Amino acid sequence: MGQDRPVSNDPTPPLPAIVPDLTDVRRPGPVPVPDVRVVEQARARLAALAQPAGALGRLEDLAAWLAGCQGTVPPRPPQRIHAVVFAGDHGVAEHGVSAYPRAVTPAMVHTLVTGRAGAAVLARQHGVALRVLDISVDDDLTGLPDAVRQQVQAHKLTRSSGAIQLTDAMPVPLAEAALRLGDRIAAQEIAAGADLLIAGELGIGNTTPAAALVALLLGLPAAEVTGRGTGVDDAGLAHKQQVVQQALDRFSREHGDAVHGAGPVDPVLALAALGGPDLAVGVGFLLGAARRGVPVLLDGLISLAQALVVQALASTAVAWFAAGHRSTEPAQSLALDKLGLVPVLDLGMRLGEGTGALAAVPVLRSAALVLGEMALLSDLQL
Ligand SMILES: Cc1cc2ncn([C@H]3O[C@H](COP(=O)(O)O)[C@@H](O)[C@H]3O)c2cc1C
Ligand SMILES: O=C(O)c1cccnc1
Repeated sequence: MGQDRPVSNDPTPPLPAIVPDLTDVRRPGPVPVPDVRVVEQARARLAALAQPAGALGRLEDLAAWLAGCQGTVPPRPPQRIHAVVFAGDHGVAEHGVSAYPRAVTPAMVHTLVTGRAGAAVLARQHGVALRVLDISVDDDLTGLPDAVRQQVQAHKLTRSSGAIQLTDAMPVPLAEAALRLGDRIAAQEIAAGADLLIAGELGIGNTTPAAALVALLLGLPAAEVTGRGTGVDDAGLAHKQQVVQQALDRFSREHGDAVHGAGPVDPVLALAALGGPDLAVGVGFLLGAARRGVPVLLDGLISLAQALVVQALASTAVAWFAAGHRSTEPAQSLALDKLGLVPVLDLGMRLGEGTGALAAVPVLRSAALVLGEMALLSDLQL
């Protein structure tokens, strides 16, 4: 299908536009969308493949999306996928919102680094480069070998965020710095050759700020967004719901009446008040991928809450995102709907770390391959 693209006599291909680092996080500049003409070309080729019309189902949507992102038909199966797990602790974890203690956060950083966490296993299986970054973990991680610890802490911003039902998670300038940092980390991964990015997360308690962010941005009450996270029981769920509602009420009291659909919420303020530094770095990372035209597979609740914030910062950025899976968290499904994303997998997963996105990688690769390698109906000897 390449013959349909404009032909130039100039033998020197144009240099890719250099995207400057994010300066004003509230004005990330126009984020271009994937190439619509290429998507149409991909659709035309899909319609011509040796199959009953539409028989590849959602694989066709994925193939067309990837073609548009890469600007070429057929798309290349992504082979240089980079996943970055952003780890951080959350003050709210001290308030009975998780089924597990805070000590799990540093322990799981260790398990990720040693390649035995769920995300590490799946990343290895699919040849994905996985990095873990301590953005705001409380623990000093002194159990790690020095060289490894330096890498993991290379971008550490702070320690645990504030308990969001009582106080803002962090000051606005820290949220801004975190967004810029995430954008820069995405730029680094892309400069290192990444052709698809995944943002993972780790941090006991982080489903509470993520649910609060979804509630705030969608104008929904806590009762509709709050899920069991790591598996709190019924009493735990009722309590967690109260904590999320307290956080929303506090936001509305302290930051004006922007809650419940009264007006567009300032996404940076939302992150500062109800998110956390680790969540904000992930937002910057997703935005940084979109600003540079690199596709992203989204993961579970935290990832979808981050994508909602990205949408509030730059609505066109979402065009670079595909949803890896549907998690069991209600707020994740609500965010998927709001963003118009249909997840690749629906396996009842609720682990986080990036595992839902990683599990979807082979399906995405298959989508690219069938578009490139299948015969056309016109090739059949009828
Ligand atoms: C052993 C273990 C490994 C994990 N890996 C990811 N998470 C996931 O669960 C946590 C969020 O759920 P909540 O808000 O209920 O605490 C985060 O660490 C998230 O990454 C884990 C949780 C545990 C316990
Ligand atoms: O939806 C998720 O990704 C999720 C759910 C529970 C715990 N951690 C993450």
